Amino acid sequence: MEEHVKIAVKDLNLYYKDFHALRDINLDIKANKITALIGPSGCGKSTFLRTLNRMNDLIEGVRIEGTVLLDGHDIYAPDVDVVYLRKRVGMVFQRPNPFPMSVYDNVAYGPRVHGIKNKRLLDEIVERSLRDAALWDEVQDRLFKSALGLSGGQQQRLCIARLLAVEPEVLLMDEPSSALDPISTLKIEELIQVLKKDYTIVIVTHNMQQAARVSDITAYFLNGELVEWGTTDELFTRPKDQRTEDYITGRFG
Ligand SMILES: Nc1ncnc2c1ncn2[C@@H]1O[C@H](COP(=O)(O)OP(=O)(O)OP(=O)(O)O)[C@@H](O)[C@H]1O
Repeated sequence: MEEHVKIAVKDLNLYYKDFHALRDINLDIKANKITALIGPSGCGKSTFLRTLNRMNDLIEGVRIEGTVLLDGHDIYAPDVDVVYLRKRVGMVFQRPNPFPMSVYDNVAYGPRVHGIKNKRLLDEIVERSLRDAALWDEVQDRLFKSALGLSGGQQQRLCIARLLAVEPEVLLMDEPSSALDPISTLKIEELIQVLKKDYTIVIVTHNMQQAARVSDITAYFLNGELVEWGTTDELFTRPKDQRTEDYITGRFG
């Protein structure tokens, strides 16, 4: 069966003022797969991730050339509704950033912004999202307490629940477990595996073992270039480019 390309990136270049941060990137992000972006610090992984839902628009002096097609439609076209785009392509950050409000209100926030007021429906969405983020059992008796009282790992799963509540199609994760302990990291990794049934996931990780454990496809970035991408298995066992080999064998980076 032909795999559906959810996001097709073609000849993408990005400049921070005069600094050329991404160079001629071409990458297909496949539906219902986990794509890991790896590479040494400063190579452009986060910058690239942010091009996929136009988060770089918020940074002054950024210029982008090339195309990013979501289901075949250019997300940089002038008529694109960026708020709707970011609902379809949601993002989780390095440090969990729950809002200073209750667990319930964190998850209900997005649906409310999108106009849902019915209490029963909101209850349903909150429960479903928390279940899907593997957090319900731990928070069901503290839904109306502050989210800031949760552990770091719980907060990160809450941030994932908050995303799921607006029914995104693509989840962008920028080192989602780098601030977490090993057990919380494992929970996030297990969760990501489950979520790929319903979502397309792109994850930035510093940690090569994590990329090897969780992803189907890995892309290796270096100095703003996409050196190589392919199935995770192939990239880690039979890299095509010497630079990839140097990195994964620890000779560099
Ligand atoms: N807002 C910005 N203005 C100017 N330069 C930036 C900005 N953000 C990132 N850069 C530069 O772009 C390059 C890529 O940065 P980016 O954060 O995307 O890399 P990264 O691979 O995600 O790094 P890390 O793993 O350390 O987070 C770096 O040289 C960085 O200094």
